[in-house]
Amino acid sequence: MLPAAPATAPLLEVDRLTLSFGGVRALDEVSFSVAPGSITSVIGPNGAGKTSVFNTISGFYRPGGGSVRFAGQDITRLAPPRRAALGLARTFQNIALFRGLTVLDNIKLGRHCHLKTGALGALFYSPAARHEEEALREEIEERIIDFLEIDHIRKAPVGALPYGLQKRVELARALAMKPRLLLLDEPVAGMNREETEDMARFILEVRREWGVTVLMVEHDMGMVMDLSDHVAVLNFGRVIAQGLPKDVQGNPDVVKAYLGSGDVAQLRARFRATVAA
Ligand SMILES: Nc1ncnc2c1ncn2[C@@H]1O[C@H](COP(=O)(O)OP(=O)(O)OP(=O)(O)O)[C@@H](O)[C@H]1O
Repeated sequence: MLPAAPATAPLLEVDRLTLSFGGVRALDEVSFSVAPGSITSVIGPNGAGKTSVFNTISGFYRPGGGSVRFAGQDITRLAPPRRAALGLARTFQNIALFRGLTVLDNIKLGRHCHLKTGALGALFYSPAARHEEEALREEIEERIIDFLEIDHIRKAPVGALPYGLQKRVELARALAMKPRLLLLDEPVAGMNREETEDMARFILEVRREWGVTVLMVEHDMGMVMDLSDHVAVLNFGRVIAQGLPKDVQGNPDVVKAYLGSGDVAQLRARFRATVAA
């Protein structure tokens, strides 16, 4: 058995990840880590490699080099369901829900990675133990529904819901996986101001009340800067800066990556205006 990791060890460590698509180097020795209990964001201009890094962490892409460690374990070669079973859950840029199923059924699907009641589970767990597990699961689902304020739509088919609510249901399903680390891929993309503020509040509460560590990719700079403890900035597949939001905002390389070349003082002023918008 592996020795227990010290309390201050990162929950996730991405170390020199490299990923290529034909001649395109989507990730070039990307390294950063996510502290337990933190909200960490990965930002960067279009095509910088953000989705590639998310897909590599969740196991949809196999890196050409480098490693991903989660809770002290090397998960670089694990299939996505095994990562999910370890406590890594994600949402997608384009909502990935079963549109014809109800909200509740979608949430129930989130728990599959932990259920012990499959064919093998039936061999090892008594009916009483399974019943107890089922009751506990339902309690967790009710807590999630209550927390995300979606009780009134629990029986509604997901496809009929407004976009902002669908995103919330996706978050509910990810929470049903009992994650230790939640990967949020553009959680407020396409949302109006009110929906964005609601989602920001839920993300903060997911961390505070549910003790879940969050790693997100997001284009909304205001939200990234308000919520994040740590920000890693990608450009052309490389980490060009990382640190506290205020330090990253003032970094000339970051400002140039977003706004092109020119006078850094002017660019910085424009970038700050983008963040404040
Ligand atoms: N499946 C793929 N096949 C070929 N090239 C790809 C593929 N996925 C990504 N790329 C390329 O890899 C690079 C990084 O893309 P990626 O989608 O990771 O960037 P991104 O930062 O998520 O962009 P965006 O903000 O536009 O979503 C880009 O040059 C992109 O064209």
